[in-house]
Amino acid sequence: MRIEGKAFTTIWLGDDAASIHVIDQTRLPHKFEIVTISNVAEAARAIADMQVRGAPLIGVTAAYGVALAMRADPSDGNLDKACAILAATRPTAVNLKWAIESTRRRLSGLPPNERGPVAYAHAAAIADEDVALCEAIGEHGLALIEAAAARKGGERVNILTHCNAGWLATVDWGTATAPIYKAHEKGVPLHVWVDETRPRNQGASLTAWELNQHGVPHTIVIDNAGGHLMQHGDVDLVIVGTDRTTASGDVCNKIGTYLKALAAKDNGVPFYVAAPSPSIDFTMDDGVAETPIETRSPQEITHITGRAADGRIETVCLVPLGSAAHNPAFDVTPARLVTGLITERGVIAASRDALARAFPDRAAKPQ
Ligand SMILES: CSC[C@H]1O[C@H](OP(=O)(O)O)[C@H](O)[C@@H]1O
Repeated sequence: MRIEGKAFTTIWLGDDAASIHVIDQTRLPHKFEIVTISNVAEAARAIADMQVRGAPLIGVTAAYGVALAMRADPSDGNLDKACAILAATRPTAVNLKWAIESTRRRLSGLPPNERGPVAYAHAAAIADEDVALCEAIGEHGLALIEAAAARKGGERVNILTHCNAGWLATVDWGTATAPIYKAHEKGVPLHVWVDETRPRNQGASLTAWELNQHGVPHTIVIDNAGGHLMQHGDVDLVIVGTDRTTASGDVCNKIGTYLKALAAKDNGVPFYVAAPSPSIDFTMDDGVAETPIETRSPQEITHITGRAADGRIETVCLVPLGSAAHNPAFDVTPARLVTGLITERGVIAASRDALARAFPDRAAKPQ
């Protein structure tokens, strides 16, 4: 995507063709800072601290993290160690596990001295595939937005999204935002309700920043406003991302997504999930019972970081000292609440049969 006219993806190789550069998403929207990652420990820290975040992007970052490790020491022991370090960073997005295991399978049969260059090429291939998958999701989702516009006779389409499933969460385009960017570029009149997405405010800080960069009309709302907006006909469709969609169509996404899906169902608002196939876990069935839900630090709830009037970035405490806080980072929306999955192979029902038909190659041999 473009930032002030300059083309950007969220991850790229350093001039030394070894280190990697990423955008530090913990500094947005107030500072645009680039971080250089030079070893697997730094890659793991960037994922754990959410300098890079979003299911597809943490997968790509982990793949490059393995490449950095192989450049330093391509032994079997270091390959196992690097994969373990990266896999331990965040448990929920299946893209992370998929990218690490895909990279391990690609490297383990090679002589150690060949692993470095192959690891970088494999990480780049995962990154390139992500761009293509997200753009395809954009095309398939565009048709949904155009159909909504046709129903509204040219009035603007109001789309609600939760968290950031934008180009910042992927290598480019985003998943939930790809249809929005495609429709905006095509001149389809639209407006986006941006859930702030407490506690880390990925919506208010990241999605709003992205949409501002691209001139997409949008309004930030508190997470609890979505049901009210839907009750009053102010939402034409919901498009969110996913961190792990199960073989039966259950969708794990940022905490609060489930509540949006319930409100959408109650108000007859179409609820779509942008789901690139690396985020589909064909080894899992019951998302509510089986998905590992990351619990993050209570400090993400009790404290907030922002820009003071004098421009300083500061963190302040929001709650009484001594109060406990519980911070589950994701929830699971049962398939019955999902209108459709926008995949790179088309818009399909959130069901086992539809997923198996769309991805026979994956459903046949769950990895
Ligand atoms: C394109 S998938 C993005 C997905 O990942 C986000 O989680 P986090 O910000 O914690 O990495 C959120 O669930 C998004 O929908």
